[in-house]
Amino acid sequence: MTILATEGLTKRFPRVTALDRLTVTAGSGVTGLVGANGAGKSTLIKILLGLLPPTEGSATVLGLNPATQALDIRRAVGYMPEHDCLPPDVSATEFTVHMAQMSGLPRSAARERAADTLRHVGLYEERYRPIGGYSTGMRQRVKLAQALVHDPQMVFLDEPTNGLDPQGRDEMLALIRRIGAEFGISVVVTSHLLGELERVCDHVIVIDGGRLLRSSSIGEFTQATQSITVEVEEGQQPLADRLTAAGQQVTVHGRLLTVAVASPGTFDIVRDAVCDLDLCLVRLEQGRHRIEDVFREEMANV
Ligand SMILES: Nc1ncnc2c1ncn2[C@@H]1O[C@H](COP(=O)(O)OP(=O)(O)OP(=O)(O)O)[C@@H](O)[C@H]1O
Repeated sequence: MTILATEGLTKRFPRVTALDRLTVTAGSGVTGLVGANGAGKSTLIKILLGLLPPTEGSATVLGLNPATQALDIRRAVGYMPEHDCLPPDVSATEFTVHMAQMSGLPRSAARERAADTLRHVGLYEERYRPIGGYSTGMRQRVKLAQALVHDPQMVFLDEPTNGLDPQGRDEMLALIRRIGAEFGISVVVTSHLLGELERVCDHVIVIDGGRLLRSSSIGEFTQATQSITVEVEEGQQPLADRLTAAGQQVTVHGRLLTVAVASPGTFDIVRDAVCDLDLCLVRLEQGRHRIEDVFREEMANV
């Protein structure tokens, strides 16, 4: 199911073209929107929510037109903005209940939904304290809760891991995965950190300078390469020499050897060489592209 589609979408500000004839589609699941700062990610989300008009082109979100059906879109979609926009002097509970009521829920249902949602995002006793005293991680959770409280079909999460420490990032990424997998809510999540998206997304859209660089499933990004990575505790050079003598193409990088897969027999040749030399094998795995490497290669070709 297509959850969003754009066709020649362009947004020109007086000094900069934030989106440049962007044509892209995304389906259900978790979609990562990647690009450096200023690539146009937030502008795209704002246009899709009907908060900004495009200069040219068109878009749909859940089959709705942001230019004419923005209210319907906002009813069906949750939005976690990038920048902090929380009132400091109310509690997470009060704020989330208020946001649920703004989305049309009656007060009692809003209270119930807010309690459930705050629990899902991992805010417990703290939810009764004023937001002003919260850590960055807690504030991000409140922003996420208000995006989910009206039970949307999809959510836009703009840089949800911004400002978080490594543990906070891991927890936020796990939450995003759960939103997509357990709650069945489609997610569009932006980040300038590719490694993060690799862990949670089904599909990745890469934009740069407002233009589409690539849109593909995570599997296509990280598909297996034709190489094997071999890690041995010591004896890398003798192993490399033995494999080279056996006609394999080998490169040594410190403790690791990369062996090009010339035929299905390459794995057996590596295994036998390690055994013959009586080496301690730590790892033998098929190489995979890392999304960051793909991105770097594509940037170099632009
Ligand atoms: N209201 C505005 N007026 C003028 N220029 C703008 C406006 N909003 C965004 N821009 C410019 O458009 C470009 C894209 O900005 P956008 O915020 O969409 O990027 P981004 O990919 O979300 O990056 P970031 O993560 O830094 O916000 C930038 O050059 C930005 O300065």
